[in-house]
Amino acid sequence: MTIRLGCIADDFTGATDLANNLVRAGMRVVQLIDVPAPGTPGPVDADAVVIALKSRTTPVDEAVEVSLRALDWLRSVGAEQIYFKYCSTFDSTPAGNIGPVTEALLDALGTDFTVATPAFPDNGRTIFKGHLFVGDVLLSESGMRHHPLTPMTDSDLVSVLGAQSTRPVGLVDHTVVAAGPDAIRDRIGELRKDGVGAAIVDAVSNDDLLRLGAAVRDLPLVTAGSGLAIGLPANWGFEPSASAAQLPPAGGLQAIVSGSVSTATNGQVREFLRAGRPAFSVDPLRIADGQDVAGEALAFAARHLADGPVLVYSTETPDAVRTVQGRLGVAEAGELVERTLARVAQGLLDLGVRQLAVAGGETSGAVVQALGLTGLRIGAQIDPGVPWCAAELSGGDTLHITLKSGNFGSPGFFTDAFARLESAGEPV
Ligand SMILES: Nc1ncnc2c1ncn2[C@@H]1O[C@H](COP(=O)(O)OP(=O)(O)O)[C@@H](O)[C@H]1O
Ligand SMILES: O=C(O)[C@@H](O)C(=O)COP(=O)(O)O
Repeated sequence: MTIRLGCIADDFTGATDLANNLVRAGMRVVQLIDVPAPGTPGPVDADAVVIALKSRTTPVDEAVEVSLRALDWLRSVGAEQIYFKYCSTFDSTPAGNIGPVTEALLDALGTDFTVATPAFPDNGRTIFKGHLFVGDVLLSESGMRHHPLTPMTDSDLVSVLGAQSTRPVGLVDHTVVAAGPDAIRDRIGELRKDGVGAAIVDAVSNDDLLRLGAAVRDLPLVTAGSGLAIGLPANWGFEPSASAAQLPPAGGLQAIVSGSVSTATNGQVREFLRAGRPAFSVDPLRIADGQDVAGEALAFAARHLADGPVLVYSTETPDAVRTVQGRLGVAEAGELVERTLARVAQGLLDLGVRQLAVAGGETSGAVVQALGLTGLRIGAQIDPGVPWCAAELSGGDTLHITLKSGNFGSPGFFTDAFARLESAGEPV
């Protein structure tokens, strides 16, 4: 089996987002949680492997170290091209981790240039003149300016990536992208001559990403959100496939764990509450006070699970999150909530939940690690960027799990997702 594309994703929701786009473009994809031990053979029956890391907000040296380990393993199983996946809203701080990880991967691959494009038009992320738009507004005017860990206040990606890089950062602008793969390759040649290490690439449509995909077929490394994934599989002759991978039939109880504080998730929680569905609110200040909030959440869930999906959430408005962070510290509040929600997820499985939706990238990382999941099969798409996945539990049961990126999904996601699974849950 030849692994064509080896992918390193900086968070867990991002990994399933990328895997989803690769599957839809015709590749067979295996998603691994964390880096396999050296010498572990690659999966059979896979054209691409996505390694899900939790490196988006860790200290730079840790993110670089784990990304290089992922690279080593992907090369050991023969990956022909490497894809570094980050957020479609370019979530990072002035220290990194996008720039330092990109440069470390370039050095390790012995190459001097790569592209950088978080564009994902299917989810409203477009780039023009190097500026990232989220829907109709600039990144710096979107909800991302309030993100608890990586507030994004500059929409000019050349400047954002430049501040995180030691090499000059350039731009492949839309007139070049619109002119097609040859023009893009020519521009890359010029930038390379000027010593540019990475270039932001404009893209406002899927056609732009398809053109870019063809242009970068010979680059050892590409870096992007999940959008570029629609343009790469064709380089090896894969064709888009409408039928996402089939998963085993779903069973068991249904629950949602949400630690995302993104705008879209806030809307989804409001919609769930508005529909009168059972929901338990996790208060970080009560956790910090030493109260057994996870135990209370599980007791609540036990009373309601038989009636349909139960939501356990710490999702709050930016103001409320800032208040908590002011009292506990940003990282401390994040870790406290992640630990609690991970414990809740473990308890939900003990209560018989076998269909679990998790909202938020950091939260998903904490939950998936606590559940000890090692790999995910990618199934049908629920909303752009969000597929159902299946994982085998240690007892042999199948867990259906979806990892929803904070800003993805329609307002009814927390109920629609389960309906979508029922219709996808045909025997393999
Ligand atoms: N009420 C809250 N107060 C403070 N921090 C919170 C609260 N709820 C969640 N968090 C933390 O905010 C972070 C949210 O990140 P993530 O899970 O990636 O979702 P998103 O990026 O969509 O907001 C996590 O570290 C989470 O633990
Ligand atoms: O590219 C994207 O937007 C997503 O795949 C993603 O990474 C989102 O992360 P969270 O908002 O932290 O879930």
